[in-house]
Amino acid sequence: MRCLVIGRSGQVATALVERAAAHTGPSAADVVALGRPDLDLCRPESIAAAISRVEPDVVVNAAAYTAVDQAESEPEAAAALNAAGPAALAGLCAAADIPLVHLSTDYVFDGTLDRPYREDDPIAPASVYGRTKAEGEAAVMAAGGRALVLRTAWVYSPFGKNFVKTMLRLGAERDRLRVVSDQVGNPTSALDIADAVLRLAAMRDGWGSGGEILHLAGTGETSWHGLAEAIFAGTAAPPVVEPIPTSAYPTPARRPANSRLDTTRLAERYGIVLPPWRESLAVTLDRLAGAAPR
Ligand SMILES: NC(=O)C1=CN([C@@H]2O[C@H](COP(=O)(O)OP(=O)(O)OC[C@H]3O[C@@H](n4cnc5c(N)ncnc54)[C@H](OP(=O)(O)O)[C@@H]3O)[C@@H](O)[C@H]2O)C=CC1
Ligand SMILES: Cc1cn([C@H]2C[C@H](O)[C@@H](COP(=O)(O)OP(=O)(O)O[C@H]3O[C@@H](C)C(=O)[C@@H](O)[C@H]3O)O2)c(=O)[nH]c1=O
Ligand SMILES: [Mg+2]
Repeated sequence: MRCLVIGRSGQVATALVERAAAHTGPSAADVVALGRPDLDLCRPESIAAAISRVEPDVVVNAAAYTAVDQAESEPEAAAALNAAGPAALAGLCAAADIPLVHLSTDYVFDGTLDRPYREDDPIAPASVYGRTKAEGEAAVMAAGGRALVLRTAWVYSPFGKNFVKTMLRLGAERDRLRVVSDQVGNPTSALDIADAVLRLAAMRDGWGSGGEILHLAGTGETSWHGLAEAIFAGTAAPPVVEPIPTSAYPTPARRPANSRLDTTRLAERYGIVLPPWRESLAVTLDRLAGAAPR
């Protein structure tokens, strides 16, 4: 299959390019990943031109405004990329009957529920990022074409910017880190997301006729503090990682206390379950350390 990925240098886009090379059989894919200046999600004519040129069997939108705190002071830029861009893209895909995979986030929820969130739980974003992503989801669902909206969470990888790389950098600079322990979620490797997206794309004839929301996240849960401890476990001279409450780490954007996603629907409908988060974390840590896989 030919797969057009919107976004080029981001974590999921980079992982899709890399993982496609390893797939054989139905999920084997020629991936064309396009970003600015060739394809700008905020310029619908550049999307239309790319679709005509690539003639994809499936489109994956891996571009987004992901700077959660910065979005609070740049709501228009966040909305253009997370809501208006996906709306235009979904409209073009629906008109051409091209199946679309769109990525969304746990931050569409406010985190007050006492169990993992299911796909049909009410959304209530607490941040500009979450609100604009929620608008993007709604636009994709409303466009009427075949689409999967994949809500994922806490994405890290060897690529781009993410919490794992931030911790490794800070841990090398300081002997003590303070990390919130009262926000829990499911750390998810972009490499695992890429594998799942390719398998789902291969199953596109079995999607419903309209849009479908699915939760896609690593198996098992932890807090940001738990994730930080796992990052430094087994390293030489690890920093002290002090657990702190959210109130001791003020940020412009509010983040959900409970970010956990229930991934039962993805398992039942498509047979996809991501690895335990510690296993996938080890893969990325090994790569970042330049070490052989353990
Ligand atoms: N990161 C996370 O923790 C999570 C991410 N998600 C979602 O997963 C998806 C992928 O996230 P991730 O890979 O981490 O994101 P990144 O921030 O790593 O990458 C975002 C990509 O969007 C591109 N981009 C920005 N503006 C435009 C534009 N106008 N036109 C085209 N491309 C543009 C960026 O390009 P450039 O490099 O040129 O700026 C970059 O390649 C997003 O939908 C995100 O909301 C969901 C949950 C968690
Ligand atoms: C760097 C740092 C962060 N923190 C806290 C802040 C925050 O509550 C939490 C995570 O910080 P980050 O800024 O990396 O995380 P954040 O940017 O909020 O990550 C989110 O990104 C978007 C795109 C998503 O869609 C979400 O699923 C989620 O992955 O850790 C500490 O407690 N100590 C620290 O030293
Ligand atoms: Mg961030």
